Amino acid sequence: MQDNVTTVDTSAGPRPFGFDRCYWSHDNFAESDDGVLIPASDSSPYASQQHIFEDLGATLVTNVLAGYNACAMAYGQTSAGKSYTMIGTPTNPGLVPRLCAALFAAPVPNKVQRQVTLSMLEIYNEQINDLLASSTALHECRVRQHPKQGFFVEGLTRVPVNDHADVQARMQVGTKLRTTAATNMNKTSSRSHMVVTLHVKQTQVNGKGESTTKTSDIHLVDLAGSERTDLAGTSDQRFKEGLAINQSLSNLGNVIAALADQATTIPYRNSVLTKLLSNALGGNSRTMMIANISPSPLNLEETLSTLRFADRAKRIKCKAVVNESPTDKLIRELKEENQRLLDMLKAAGSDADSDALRADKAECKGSAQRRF
Ligand SMILES: Nc1ncnc2c1ncn2[C@@H]1O[C@H](COP(=O)(O)OP(=O)(O)OP(=O)(O)O)[C@@H](O)[C@H]1O
Repeated sequence: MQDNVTTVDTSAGPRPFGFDRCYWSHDNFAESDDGVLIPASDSSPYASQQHIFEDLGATLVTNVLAGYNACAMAYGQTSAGKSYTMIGTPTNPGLVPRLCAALFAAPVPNKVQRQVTLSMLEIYNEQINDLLASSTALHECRVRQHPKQGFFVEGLTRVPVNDHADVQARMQVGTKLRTTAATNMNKTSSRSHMVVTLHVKQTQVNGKGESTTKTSDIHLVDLAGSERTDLAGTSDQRFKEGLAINQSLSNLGNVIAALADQATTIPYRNSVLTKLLSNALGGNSRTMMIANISPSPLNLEETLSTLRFADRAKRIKCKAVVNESPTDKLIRELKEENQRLLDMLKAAGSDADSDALRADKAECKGSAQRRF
């Protein structure tokens, strides 16, 4: 990895891939007394969790507070570091906990009310499980389509959260449920996709009691391992599971390719994952994709496939807009226009005043001079 280029040695020679950012976290790190992984020296290229957050996560928080939808997703083969990047460990927390901490630490402007709710789901075998509906059992939900708002999960639990500790406690319950369910079914949690969503609603009230509202969703997605599952000789359950992961990830690839090529039809409908991420991928969202790769030559094929996937994804251009209700937007624009006109009038008035003053003064001076 050199600056923003990742080069892979293949049998056909070095193959470079250029991205917005590239981070090295394989070696050259040291462990501080409290267990935090940090660069081993000033010249070390090691990207710590703090570094990744400052570079990538902080912008997401700014976007969300400005009223934009945002999404961060991690893609790559099992053990390449997706969960470490997104969730991390208690001593080295990843993007999600740092982002939550920054969101709640952000000052709330005067006369603004900010409400945050959390939802958490997993997609396993094309089925959606609500991870917050109960602490003991998975609750199955379905995707529906709203004529204006697009795809949504019907009946998905949204819990109000007041601070970072609230989010952590809820997510711990959800993660435990996901892991227990996975163990009971003899799978690992990396065989399902997990989507954590923070819904942020900000209401501003002016002196006359009128309010305007901005809403934004931030989706944080930890995808199932992207390696091709060898389906030969597997049990029924494994076969179905592998097929579902392959299907949803390859459909994610198809959606990304279609968006990158600006195709007229985008195959969102072909899997639950792409339905849920349709807005984040091709619609109104500022989206970031992290491709996690392994430096081992044993993983060469998977690494190349992940980099090719990311290479297609980087060509997508989303058009994000601030989410305000149309009436609120109109009222705000009219008020801004009104203020602009008032300012113009005031400026013109004071110019006219000072012109008149100058003329008065000149006349006084003239008459004074005449008197002497
Ligand atoms: N940047 C890093 N620095 C130090 N350790 C890391 C880093 N990235 C990953 N690891 C470690 O590598 C191992 C595998 O990472 P992780 O579980 O995040 O992979 P994954 O891609 O999420 O796998 P899966 O798809 O199976 O969930 C973990 O033990 C993790 O702590």
